[in-house]
Amino acid sequence: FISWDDYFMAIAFLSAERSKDPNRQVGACLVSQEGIILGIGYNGFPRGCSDDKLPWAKKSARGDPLETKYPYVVHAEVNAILNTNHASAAGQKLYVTMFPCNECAKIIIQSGVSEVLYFVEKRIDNSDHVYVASHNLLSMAGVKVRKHQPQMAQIPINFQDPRV
Ligand SMILES: O=c1[nH]c(=O)n([C@H]2C[C@H](O)[C@@H](COP(=O)(O)O)O2)cc1CO
Ligand SMILES: [Zn+2]
Repeated sequence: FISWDDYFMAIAFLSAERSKDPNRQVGACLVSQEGIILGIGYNGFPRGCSDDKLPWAKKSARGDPLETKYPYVVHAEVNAILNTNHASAAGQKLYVTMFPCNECAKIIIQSGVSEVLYFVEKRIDNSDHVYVASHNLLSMAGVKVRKHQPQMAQIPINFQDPRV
């Protein structure tokens, strides 16, 4: 059977697959102290803001930031947190496929999340300060940060041959 940590991280992974970002799919799963899933999210444009009208590009040939995804996309962590009613903030854990950025760290802290479990850390040259700031904030606020150590290398889901 699947461990709780692998289970919630797998849900974050599955959720990431819903993202339409061609370059990076991020998923998050918010879990209560009691182990109840409170919210799931992935990176995408805000509700009602169509993928047909907004760009998924990382860069604009004309150097126009409005032709890139960055000013428009909602991060997976924020979607997972906003999907809950914040009923019992104490002891919440956030499972994320990628270490959260500084903007997400602020929201994670302010919403009362106690622990962040991440799968990979993205540290790319010029965005380094974003993740250093994020580590600083989470550490100052006393939010536990843990790199997920999977117990299973893969969790296949096979619709063809369900073991029921
Ligand atoms: O914390 C995060 N959470 C999150 O959902 N994202 C999303 C936003 C973008 O769609 C994508 C980042 O794209 P890229 O790696 O191409 O710059 O990941 C990005 C971060 C930044 O680390
Ligand atoms: Zn973020």
